[in-house]
Amino acid sequence: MTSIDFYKYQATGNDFILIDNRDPQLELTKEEIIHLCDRKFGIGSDGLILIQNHEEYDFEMVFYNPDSSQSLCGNGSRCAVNFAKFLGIIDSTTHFLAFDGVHFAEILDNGEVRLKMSDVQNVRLMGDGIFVDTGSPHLIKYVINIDNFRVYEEGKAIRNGGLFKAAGVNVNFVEITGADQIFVRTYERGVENETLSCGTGVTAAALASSTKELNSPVKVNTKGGNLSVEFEKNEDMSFSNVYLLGPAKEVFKGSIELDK
Ligand SMILES: N[C@@H](CCC[C@H](N)C(=O)O)C(=O)O
Repeated sequence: MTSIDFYKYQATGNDFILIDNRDPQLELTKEEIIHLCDRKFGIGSDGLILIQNHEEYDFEMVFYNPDSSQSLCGNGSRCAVNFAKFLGIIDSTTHFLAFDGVHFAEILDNGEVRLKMSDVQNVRLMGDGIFVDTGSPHLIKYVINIDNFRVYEEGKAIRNGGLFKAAGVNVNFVEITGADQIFVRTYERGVENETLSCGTGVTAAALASSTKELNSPVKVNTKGGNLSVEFEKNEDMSFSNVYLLGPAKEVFKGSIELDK
């Protein structure tokens, strides 16, 4: 048996298991990742994050969805930054490696994390939706009366539909609620359910909304709390200096036994 120490964090209700995997370095199997993220038989979370040493950057963040697939996680990255500060790896700014490349982030005086996202090449019309890749693939659909929208049913059907069947997609339902303000609800691939917030999804929704005359910074409300997205829109419809800003907090810590 191996005992694993972990920390549980949440960022606007998107919750993650964080493990300091610098020394000794654990190798987790696919089955172990699925077990740890299981809300009935394990710890339970929307994902698992390993913080590892890296030769060139402050640390490497290795993210897994609850089904053990990998991608970029915006909310998880913000948790990882606060966890790296807690571990004494960084002070208030950092460059770290994640699934889609190197990210800069800063921790503000109020503890919120401002994460620089990768530049986004374009937003693409796809049927009655807009496709945006913010390190993870996202489809944006505009709806009205979002509170009563059937996110699980509609999101699941699109995620498993013809176009996206192979690689999957995260499906974000968006309502414009004010000047430069949106409400976003996301069906996440890899979780295969609606989560309370999705950082790369919120970012994709804000960029897509610039085609509907919303300007930076876009205020984003989710079921799990509030975020803000800053960006520069270029003439060719690419985006640079994209930042995701919001809270990321430790919830509890513990240890769990694995048969290894
Ligand atoms: N919750 C995340 C997104 C995690 C990755 C996503 N489920 C995928 O596989 O594309 C976020 O905050 O960005």
